[in-house]
Amino acid sequence: MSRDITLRTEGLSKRWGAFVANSDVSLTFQPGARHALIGPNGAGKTTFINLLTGAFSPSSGKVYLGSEDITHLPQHARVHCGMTRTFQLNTLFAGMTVLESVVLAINERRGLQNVWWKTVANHPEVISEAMELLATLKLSDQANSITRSMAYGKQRLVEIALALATKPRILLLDEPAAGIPQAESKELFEVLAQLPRDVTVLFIEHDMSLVFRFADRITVLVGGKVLTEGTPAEIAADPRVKEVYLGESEHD
Ligand SMILES: Nc1ncnc2c1ncn2[C@@H]1O[C@H](COP(=O)(O)OP(=O)(O)OP(=O)(O)O)[C@@H](O)[C@H]1O
Repeated sequence: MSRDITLRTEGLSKRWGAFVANSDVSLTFQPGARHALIGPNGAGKTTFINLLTGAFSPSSGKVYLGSEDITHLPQHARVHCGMTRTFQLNTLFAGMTVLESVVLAINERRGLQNVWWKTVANHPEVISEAMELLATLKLSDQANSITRSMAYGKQRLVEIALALATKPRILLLDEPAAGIPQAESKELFEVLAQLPRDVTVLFIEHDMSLVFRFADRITVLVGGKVLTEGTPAEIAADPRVKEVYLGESEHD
């Protein structure tokens, strides 16, 4: 099966009572894109990601993965279809080494959940896949580190490794650089920039310098609606976007 799959929404809306968090959002995410979702606080970005993953069900509208209508698929089924978001390292993973965590995630994907270290030696391909993934994320040197003891930026990379272990075609990142020092967030995005192009990346990010360095497509959400979408150059030149960001961290 081709890994090139287009994620698309059609008239997606989410209301809580009279409050409209997403209103008629129709977007297409092209295969291989590095697509940023930006907008002021409360614009509805996280709500949109939650509608994509199935954490929220829409009040109206559709979500398509390729030609398949996935609007009502549960979250785990969307992961099987190739759409994954990152989750914070939970207490289980936090006490494990990086390699153990990634092996566990790969085993989960392969339906080998009950295989653990005593028998994992019988599946050397799992270890080599894990080591390959760690190399992609520049984590090879940390393979035997306990995730909890690592710098926050590195922990974020482990979370991304766990998401990649599901072999997604679309990776959703909600503010991957939030809460980590600036030097580490730059490094994190440098690693993300080197991910294989067969993975589409949709990400929310407030730091405009990271957005403009990394994204090849940008959508601006304001008040739950799409204000505009375009290339970084188009967005940077759009006076409506400048107006929205006036008083916020402006990209110049
Ligand atoms: N479960 C919910 N019930 C009611 N209102 C909600 C719920 N989740 C989010 N909202 C509201 O929807 C609006 C959009 O929130 P959302 O988190 O999607 O915005 P955002 O663009 O991601 O903001 P930020 O950049 O600050 O993270 C906010 O006003 C928020 O309070």
